[in-house]
Amino acid sequence: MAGWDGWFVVEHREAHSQARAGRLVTPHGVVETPVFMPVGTQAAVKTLSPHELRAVGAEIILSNTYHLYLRPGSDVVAAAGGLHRFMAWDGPILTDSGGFQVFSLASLRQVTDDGVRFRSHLDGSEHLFTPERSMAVQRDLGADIIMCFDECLAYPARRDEVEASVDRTTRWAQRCHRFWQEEGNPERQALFGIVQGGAYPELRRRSAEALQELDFPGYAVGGLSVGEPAGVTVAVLDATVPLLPADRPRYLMGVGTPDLILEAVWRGIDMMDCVLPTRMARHGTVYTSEGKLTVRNAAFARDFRPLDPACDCYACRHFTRAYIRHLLKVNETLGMRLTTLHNLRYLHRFMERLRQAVREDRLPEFRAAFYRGEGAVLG
Ligand SMILES: CNc1nc2cc3nc(NC)[nH]c3cc2c(=O)[nH]1
Ligand SMILES: [Zn+2]
Repeated sequence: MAGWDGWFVVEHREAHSQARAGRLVTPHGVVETPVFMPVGTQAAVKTLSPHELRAVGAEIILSNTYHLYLRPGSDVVAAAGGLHRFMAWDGPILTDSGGFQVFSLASLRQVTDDGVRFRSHLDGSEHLFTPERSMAVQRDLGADIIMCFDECLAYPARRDEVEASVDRTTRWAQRCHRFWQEEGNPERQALFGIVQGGAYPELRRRSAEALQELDFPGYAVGGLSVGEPAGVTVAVLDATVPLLPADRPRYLMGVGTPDLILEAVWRGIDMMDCVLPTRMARHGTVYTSEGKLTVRNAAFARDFRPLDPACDCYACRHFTRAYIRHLLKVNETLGMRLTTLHNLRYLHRFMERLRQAVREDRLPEFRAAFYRGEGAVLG
């Protein structure tokens, strides 16, 4: 609809690829794309404050509808004035619709065309998530970008299962769109359709064409990063991204290793999210310009260098591998905080270099240097 024309501005198309550099203009600020979005599952990016998130350069973060619906409840978040006020993050927020978490976390699920009946993974209480309920919860949470309630199948899935799932996801998207228009906040919250279709190009086309009928402010590629080989992920992107409107943002859900980020941006993806960089940080694995290293390992017990000598983050400016290893070994929270700060800073700087390469039509050289491991992170 006319209202969302122009909210996403493509500023440059890279000369040798489908990559583009642009800006998303949201009520809580502008986001440079391509962008990697840190995940704040339960209204916090684990171990970090909003102030620290700003310090590492984070611009937009994710939160999960399923978790916040169960705890503390979207009514509590709404009473606080919405998620931005509740968590004191004044930048853009994207909430997913709960679809993926219900399928990956809840138990005793029953999927019908009406929605998904499930038991909470917390206390076994029974709930029914419908497209309308997901839209109402996301409206109450107040994120700038909200996602359709969809069905994400595991990989691999039979073609007939995927076809039925695509058609259900389309019907659910129509219901989400109607609720958003009639009972949501269609001027302030951008609703994204989510393309499904498994590893079947013609089902991806079927899904993308059906969603475009509704003219969403943005489109996500769903159903990936669910255990398929990286080659399948990339092949599905090759088949799907060209089907999406060039003037709308394209969001690849659940992808965040640097190599896949690079391949996705090459193919025209503008937004990505992943829990990996923060989750692996808490387990002591960090990205560095010489490759990944697991600082918990004994090899670093007397290594008094920073995590990455080439990094400008707070952890690398003040602390050593030996000290951070010690903190992790004795389970001092500061250890996880420092590795998390570092990994998010590293990914943010990786995205800055990637955006610059796109703007300067240098993506082939950037990609070649990345795979040679020169000054880039080994994903
Ligand atoms: C909210 N809907 C929705 N979320 C997702 C989150 C994902 N996260 C991953 N890997 C970590 N794959 C995903 C796919 C979907 C998907 O197909 N749909
Ligand atoms: Zn660092």
